[in-house]
Amino acid sequence: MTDSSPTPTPLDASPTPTPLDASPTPTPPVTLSIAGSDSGGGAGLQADLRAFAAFGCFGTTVVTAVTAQNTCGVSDVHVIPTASVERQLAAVLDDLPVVAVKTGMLATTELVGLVADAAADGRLPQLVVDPVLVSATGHRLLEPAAVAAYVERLLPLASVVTPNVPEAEVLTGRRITGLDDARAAARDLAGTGTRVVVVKGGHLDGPRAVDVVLADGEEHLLDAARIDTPNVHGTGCTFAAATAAGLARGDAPADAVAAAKDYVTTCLQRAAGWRLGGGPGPLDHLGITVAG
Ligand SMILES: Nc1ncnc2c1ncn2[C@@H]1O[C@H](COP(=O)(O)OP(=O)(O)O)[C@@H](O)[C@H]1O
Ligand SMILES: Cc1ncc(COP(=O)(O)OP(=O)(O)O)c(N)n1
Repeated sequence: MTDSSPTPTPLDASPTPTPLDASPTPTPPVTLSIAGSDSGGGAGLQADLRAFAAFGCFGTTVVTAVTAQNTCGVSDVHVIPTASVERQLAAVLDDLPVVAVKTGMLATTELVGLVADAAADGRLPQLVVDPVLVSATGHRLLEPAAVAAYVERLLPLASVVTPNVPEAEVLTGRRITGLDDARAAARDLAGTGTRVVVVKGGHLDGPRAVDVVLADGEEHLLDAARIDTPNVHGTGCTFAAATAAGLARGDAPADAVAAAKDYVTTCLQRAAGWRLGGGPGPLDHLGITVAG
């Protein structure tokens, strides 16, 4: 008599998990994000900390604003009092050896001025400025009067500035519909004194996502296939934080922005099939380690 019952499936056929590695590691470089909190976790400080970690950096934070936000929109913004932001900054900088800084949502003219003062005093090394003006869902994240403070006070002190197309339009007063306009805007912004300008092309049309980089007068492009995905919430924060992390671990600026582009492209690809929230979902930053 033969046994016709099916071979029983083992309950868990996955490979034996790797044991956690507890061997000591070298002290990591310290990065700082001066930015807003996104309660939905996709952008702002939450994205920045994950990007810092992927590059092996120890992330610290100065919270400028608390947003009530999810993938569908922003329903409230609470700007942190300037004195508290100032004390957070002092608490971090007085104790920890910060080697690169990223700014995101700064919300008000007063906070842009506070950050510019700290930069002018030489307290914010390798400063990457992501001039966050409006969320992808259309909510203003910077008061209109603060745009002039960015141009006049903060951009001249930045190592890298990373506007998207709508931000570059506001900062330069130029209409940007294609790469030539983006190139011209990058030249305008370099005129403020920023060493490296990246005009990101996520908002332009076409099968490629192309960013224009102007680094110490030399222009080049960061070019990747455009990923067909609704999940693009936090791409700008991720790109700028990854750039700061690259600088922190010793990359030259041109290498830092190239590594940031590869990283954000990978995060977008991995999350392309995610279904998180009813609006543009977040990227997949999870479990990625970017080799140095
Ligand atoms: N659908 C996409 N596919 C591939 N890359 C993208 C896509 N959308 C944005 N990017 C890239 O993500 C980075 C952030 O760009 P962008 O979306 O323009 O910034 P922001 O989030 O500030 O609006 C850039 O490198 C851009 O080229
Ligand atoms: C708190 C907070 N900071 C920044 C943003 C904007 O994020 P960003 O990655 O520039 O772009 P979108 O995801 O809005 O396209 C935010 N939404 N919240």
